[in-house]
Amino acid sequence: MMSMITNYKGFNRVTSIVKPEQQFKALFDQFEEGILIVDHTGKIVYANKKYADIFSVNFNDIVRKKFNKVTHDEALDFAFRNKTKVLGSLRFEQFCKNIKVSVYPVINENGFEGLVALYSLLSKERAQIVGDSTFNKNNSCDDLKNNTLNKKFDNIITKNKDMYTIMKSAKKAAKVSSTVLIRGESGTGKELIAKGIHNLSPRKNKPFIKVNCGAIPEHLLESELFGHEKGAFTGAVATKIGKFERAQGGTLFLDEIGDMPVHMQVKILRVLQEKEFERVGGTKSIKCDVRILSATHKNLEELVNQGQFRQDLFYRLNVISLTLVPLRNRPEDIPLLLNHFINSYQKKMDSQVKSVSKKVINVLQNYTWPGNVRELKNLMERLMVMTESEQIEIEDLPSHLSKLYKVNSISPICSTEESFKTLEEYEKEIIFKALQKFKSFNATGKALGITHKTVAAKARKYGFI
Ligand SMILES: Nc1ncnc2c1ncn2[C@@H]1O[C@H](COP(=O)(O)OP(=O)(O)OP(=O)(O)O)[C@@H](O)[C@H]1O
Repeated sequence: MMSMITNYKGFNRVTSIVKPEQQFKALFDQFEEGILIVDHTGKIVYANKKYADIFSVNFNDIVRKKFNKVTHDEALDFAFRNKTKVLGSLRFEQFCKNIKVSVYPVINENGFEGLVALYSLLSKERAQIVGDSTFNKNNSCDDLKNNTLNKKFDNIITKNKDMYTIMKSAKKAAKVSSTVLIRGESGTGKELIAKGIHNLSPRKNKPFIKVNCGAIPEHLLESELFGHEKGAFTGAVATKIGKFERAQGGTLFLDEIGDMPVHMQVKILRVLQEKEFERVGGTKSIKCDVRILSATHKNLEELVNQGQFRQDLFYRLNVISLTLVPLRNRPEDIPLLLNHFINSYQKKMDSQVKSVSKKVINVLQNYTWPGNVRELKNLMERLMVMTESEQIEIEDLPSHLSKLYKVNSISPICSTEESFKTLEEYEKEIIFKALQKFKSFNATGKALGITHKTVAAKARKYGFI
């Protein structure tokens, strides 16, 4: 079969993969194995019927897309990056599917032309490494689920069961116009979910407008949201269209809604109830058809109890509630995210880095990630620039992480003999050490990938100031 593929005229950079589907279909749909063919740029050229069955995907949803965008297939990824053969097995615990994987690079006189991957179901007992032991991964079944799920939430990389459930709910929420309150710590992907909901909704061709309620000075917020008429106040030299009007027919994403001043909460409530508003200084009511999504890392119930957030608005915004999982509670996502960030930064910058050592993965999987995925993303950007070798090692990590490894040389944060501390205790330790080293909230925030406000809040919480 390999020679048929190598000789196939589609594997030629000029005509590369021009409508080869029909020809491949005739050839490969009768095979017992799942077959996936990828070209030299990483785009999927063909997946046969069996592949679609095994991974519950639809051919049309993945064809001509980069394989690493629509699958989390680490064998394929390894083979593509190293242009090498990979023989191994993948185990998908929840579906109890054990899959034998064989990935072959197609190399001819033009050089690397792509990959052909074969997949066959193994019985449970046989789910051991097969072939040349280049690769063996125990993947969660969620990888499979995500093959179908992520086609709608393309940018959200996860194989965590709870995140998967959240994304399923988000998919349902997308079909209706109810308000959605997206909760979760800073950097967990609330905005990504909001955009995913919009992109899946019937409003997807209309605007998605974001307002960061915490970042706009209080005296400007009303005019930002509702616009103003010329001459409404000193400096209003022209009529201004606000965010509500700009989002007409689409979605308005109120980020950091917990920071919305109380007097503005009343106005938001009115738009939600009456579906109309006036520009500042205006008398004409403007009808508005806008779907409201909001997000917060704050505990709104607590703010309601303290009188800082209106209960009626809370109920209005919270018709559907989604709470994202902090990164520290989904360590299984770390290797996937590392892979994702290496791939995406490699496209943007000239970096040597191709992989991350197991020890580093171990450290990262045990770190508390106060800044969540944003912190990991920033760390990877820095490492991709600074690291001169192909693999990121412990020595390449910033000191607040490498120290964690040195303190416990077996396992980064606690050895198997030690009892575990609570996550809060680890967080306290890390914030304390970072503050000692970096002295200011700003520098500490930068090093940890969180805002100076978060550092200050945590420092206060743990009694450091
Ligand atoms: N699951 C994920 N897969 C890939 N990238 C992610 C994921 N989650 C978050 N990110 C990335 O991390 C960064 C932070 O995500 P996002 O802005 O959506 O978080 P957030 O919860 O809205 O943060 P904040 O509360 O600070 O506004 C973004 O660059 C986003 O692309």
